[in-house]
Amino acid sequence: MLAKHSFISGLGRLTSHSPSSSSSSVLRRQQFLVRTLCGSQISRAMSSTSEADAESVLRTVTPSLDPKRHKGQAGKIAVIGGCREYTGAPYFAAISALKIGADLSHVFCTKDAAPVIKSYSPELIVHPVLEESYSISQLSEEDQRKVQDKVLGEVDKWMERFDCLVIGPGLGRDPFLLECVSKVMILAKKFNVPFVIDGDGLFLVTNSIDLVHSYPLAVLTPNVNEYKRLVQKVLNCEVDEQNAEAQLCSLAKQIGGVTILRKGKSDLISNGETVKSVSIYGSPRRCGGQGDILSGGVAVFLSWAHQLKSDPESPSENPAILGCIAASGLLRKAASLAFTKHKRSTLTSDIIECLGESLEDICPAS
Ligand SMILES: NC(=O)C1=CN([C@@H]2O[C@H](COP(=O)(O)OP(=O)(O)OC[C@H]3O[C@@H](n4cnc5c(N)ncnc54)[C@H](OP(=O)(O)O)[C@@H]3O)[C@@H](O)[C@H]2O)[C@@H](O)CC1
Ligand SMILES: Nc1ncnc2c1ncn2[C@@H]1O[C@H](COP(=O)(O)OP(=O)(O)OP(=O)(O)O)[C@@H](O)[C@H]1O
Ligand SMILES: [Mg+2]
Repeated sequence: MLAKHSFISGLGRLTSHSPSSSSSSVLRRQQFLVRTLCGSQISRAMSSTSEADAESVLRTVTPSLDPKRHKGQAGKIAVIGGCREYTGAPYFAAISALKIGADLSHVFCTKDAAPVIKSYSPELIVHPVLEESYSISQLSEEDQRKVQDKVLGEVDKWMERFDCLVIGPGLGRDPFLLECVSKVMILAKKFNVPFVIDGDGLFLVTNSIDLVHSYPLAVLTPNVNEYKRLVQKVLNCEVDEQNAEAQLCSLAKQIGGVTILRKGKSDLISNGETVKSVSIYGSPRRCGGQGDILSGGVAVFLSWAHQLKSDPESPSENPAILGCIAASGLLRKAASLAFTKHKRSTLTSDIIECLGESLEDICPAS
């Protein structure tokens, strides 16, 4: 409390002694810090922000290929996403999870999207269960509720088996579908299943923050637009690039300690306690779909990091933070490798093809 008091009164002195001509943006920043952060958070955020050693984290969390392990033990992931417009995003997330090393990857999508996603890959287990408004608009309210219950029932019977969900890639913004997905999130919380919220899942959550508030197993992976919307909604202010780490820390804290991976030139990760950055590798190509690879990767590495917790020599760092660091480091390395091969024509599929080689380079399979 003393530290908080002296920090804030220090800021007060600083602002009152500032010449009136001093930059108003500096003043606004200082006021923002005083308003939105408690002192201990500020000092922790400032002192603990550091570049993570992503390669070392990757080596720590990636399990060895033990012949005694059976199918499923290296991870069962489910992606909730895929609608009429978007079939690429859920595919990218789900196939990336497999390419990184998960054993099983499911996709829960709409009926229209399912045959398309299945045709991309026989490796994925695709459930055509989600419904959009256009397919139920003729039904009575009661029948619409029955449809919703059926959708939930379909997901419910699988839920306990999943190590992590990825909610949102290519989900779309149909209101009926999003209502069903919000119930899926409530179900996941009931079973303590971790989830990664990305894409349109962030659209849903930003408008109903209670869905994730104080759920320690939630990871949000916003891009630049998604982050802006979250900051505006939750902190009631604009994104402050000058105090990016402190603001991210404050945002995570405000949402009850969820983990946030803010994507960008450097990826920034915080759970409201600590802030880490990942800046290694990367590519100048900004083709769509790289965030989807990342969300699938976070799900896998987070699951592996959770498994490590039973090991007495496991790292003390939070599994969600470790998962984010590992996924970010690997995606950025794969993107860099794909770029050396394909230059301007680098596509997300090329990056996915480089995931295995990139991971192998950091932690060889044998
Ligand atoms: N190959 C694929 O299948 C890929 C599919 N992808 C999937 O696309 C979805 C959207 O993700 P994204 O990254 O385009 O979202 P983002 O940067 O917030 O938006 C950019 C601008 O577009 C607008 N906007 C978006 N959706 C809108 C909507 N339904 N209706 C109206 N406006 C909408 C948005 O407007 P705003 O929300 O700011 O009002 C902003 O101005 C998501 O499911 C993602 O997973 C990607 O993963 C890439 C590969
Ligand atoms: N300006 C940048 N410079 C270098 N790397 C970046 C930059 N912006 C994003 N990245 C990398 O690309 C990854 C995906 O971020 P991006 O902002 O493209 O996500 P997204 O918009 O959600 O992608 P998607 O098209 O899949 O929805 C990030 O994790 C980061 O590592
Ligand atoms: Mg995205």
